[in-house]
Amino acid sequence: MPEQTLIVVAIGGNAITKENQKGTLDEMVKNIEIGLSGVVNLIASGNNVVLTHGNGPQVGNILLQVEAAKETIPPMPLDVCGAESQGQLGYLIQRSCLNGLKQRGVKRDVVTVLTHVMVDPRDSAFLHPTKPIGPFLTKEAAEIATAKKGFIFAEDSGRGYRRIVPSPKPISIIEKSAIEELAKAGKVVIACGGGGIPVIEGPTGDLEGVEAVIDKDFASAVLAEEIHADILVLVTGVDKVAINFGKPDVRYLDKMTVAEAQLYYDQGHFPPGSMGPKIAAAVAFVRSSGNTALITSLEQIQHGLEGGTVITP
Ligand SMILES: Nc1ncnc2c1ncn2[C@@H]1O[C@H](COP(=O)(O)OP(=O)(O)O)[C@@H](O)[C@H]1O
Ligand SMILES: NC(=O)OP(=O)(O)O
Repeated sequence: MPEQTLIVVAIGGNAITKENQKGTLDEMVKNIEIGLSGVVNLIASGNNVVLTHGNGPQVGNILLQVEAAKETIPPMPLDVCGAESQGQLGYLIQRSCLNGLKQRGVKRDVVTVLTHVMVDPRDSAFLHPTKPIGPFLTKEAAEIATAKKGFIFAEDSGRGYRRIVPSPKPISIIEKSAIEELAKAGKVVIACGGGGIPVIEGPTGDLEGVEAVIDKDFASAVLAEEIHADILVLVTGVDKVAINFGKPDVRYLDKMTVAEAQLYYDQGHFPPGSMGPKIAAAVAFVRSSGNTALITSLEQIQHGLEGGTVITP
C-alpha cells in the first residue's frame, strides 16, 4: 500500500444501534466507542481515513418521533430526517474519534461533512421500497402499523419485520472534492452518513431533496472511487464473507477476485437484504478503481487490515 494510504471505512447503522436495542444515547455512545477503537488505531498509525456510516435504525427512530408529534409540531420529510441523522451520528462519531485520538496522544482534526448524494428521479427504486429502517417488529406489530399508518414492512434477513423505504442508487457525491481535499490534508472526515442525503436536480437546475434512504455501502463505493481511495473497507457483523453461509459446508474466504465474487453472487451465496449489496458495492469499487476492497468486522479491524475477505481485481 502507498505511504499515505487513503481508506474509506463504512460502518453499518446496526453496529451503532444493535438489533436487540432501542437506540438510547447510552447504547449508541458505547457501541461507537467500542466499535471505533480499531478505526482510531488506523488513524493513529498515520492513515488518511474517511468514515461513512449507515442510519437505518436511527433515521427510523427520528421518523417515529416525527410521526408521534405530528399533531403539535410540523412534520419533516425523510430527506430532512436523514440530514438530522447525519448530524446526530456525525456528532457522536466525531466526539468519539477525538477522544480516542487524544487517549492515544495523537493530534488530528476530525470533521463531519453534511453530504448530499445525487440520485436519478426515474430510479425504479422509488416505486419499489427495499431499504429497512427503524426497529425490528414482530409480524403482528408490523401488520398493526400497516393498518393504522399505511407504512410498508418487510422481513429483514430473518431478524424481524422493519419498515421499508425507497433506496435509489447513488450516482455522485456532491461534496466529493471537499472530502478528498480534507482527507488528503490529513483531516479525519466523517461523510456520506446514512448513505448521504438523496437529492435530484429540479426543473430550475437547483438541488432538491427526495424522500429515500441510500444504501451506505453503495454510497461508500461511489465516494471511494470519486476521492481516489486506495482501499474500501465495508465493516459488518462477520469477520469474513462465506460461501454456503449458514449451511454445514460453509467456507469462509480470505480473498476472492471480482470474477469469483461475481460468480458466487450469481450462484446466490450473497442474499439481497444483507451480504448482496456489500459484494455488489465492493465489486463496483474494485472494477472502477483497480484497487482492493475488504469486508470484515469491527473486532477484526482492531488487528489492522490483515484479516477479513479481500476482493481484488
Ligand atoms: N455469504 C455470507 N457471508 C457472510 N455473511 C453473510 C452471508 N450472507 C449473509 N450474511 C449475513 O449478512 C450480514 C451482513 O448484512 P447486514 O447485517 O444487513 O449488514 P450491515 O452490517 O450493513 O447492517 C452478516 O452479518 C451475516 O450475518
Ligand atoms: N443507510 C444505510 O445503509 O443504513 P444501514 O447501514 O443502517 O442499513
